[in-house]
Amino acid sequence: MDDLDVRDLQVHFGGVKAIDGVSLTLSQGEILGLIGPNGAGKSTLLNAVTGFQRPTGGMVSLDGRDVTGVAPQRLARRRLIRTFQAARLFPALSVAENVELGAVGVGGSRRSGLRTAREVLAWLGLEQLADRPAGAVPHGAQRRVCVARALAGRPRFLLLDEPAAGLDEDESERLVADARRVRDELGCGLLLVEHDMSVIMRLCDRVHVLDSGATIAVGPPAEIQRDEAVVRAYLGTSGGEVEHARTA
Ligand SMILES: Nc1ncnc2c1ncn2[C@@H]1O[C@H](COP(=O)(O)OP(=O)(O)OP(=O)(O)O)[C@@H](O)[C@H]1O
Repeated sequence: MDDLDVRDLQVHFGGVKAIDGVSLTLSQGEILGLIGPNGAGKSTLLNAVTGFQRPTGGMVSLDGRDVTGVAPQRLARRRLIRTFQAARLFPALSVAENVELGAVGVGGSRRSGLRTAREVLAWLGLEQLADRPAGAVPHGAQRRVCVARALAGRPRFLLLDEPAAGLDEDESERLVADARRVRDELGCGLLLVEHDMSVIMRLCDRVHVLDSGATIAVGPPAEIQRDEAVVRAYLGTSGGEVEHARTA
């Protein structure tokens, strides 16, 4: 019962069927990758699941309860929390204050929020950044602060939108290690929208592949890399990331 369940989800924009009948389940303690070529519908799916986009049809349920169309903040209080593609930090606030907002956003007091922020920053090994203005820390660290802010909300399900975008190799490696700890030590279910195939292949227990708003494959990373429909979908568009990951 402790899962996030998406059933026959549809999101249509006029005639554009951005999501057209997608079903998936994310369990606690699992890392699920969501991949697909540009325009496949990944962001739309993430937005629909987290209350940022009202679905045209289908259902999203959390622990067996229907939460379709429920507002993002209410979902966050039920411990379904997301991050965004671009780091959306308040640059003039300190790193700790930014992270504190993640705790206050799910109903914590400022006092307990600050305590939680410091705990989470220490857990991630970022305590030395706590008092610096968020805008003054490097891009890679800002991305980790976004994860820290999400963790301050004590998620049970954490949805990460392109967490490796703009990270160098060492930073991606750290992201992979952080995400594993979030799963293993916090028991969180993680859904990862990501273009970096090497991150997907190293990290995910299962991979869900979208193309043109529909599911074309679901399975463990090694199977997905060999899946003909997946390879075709990638080769047909932006040119073979899956093929590349297979040979890398
Ligand atoms: N607000 C909107 N209005 C109209 N069409 C939209 C809207 N948002 C997305 N779309 C369309 O829905 C389809 C899916 O877009 P989406 O951004 O979800 O894909 P994606 O897989 O996240 O792509 P990318 O990897 O490039 O971020 C695309 O055809 C896109 O043009």
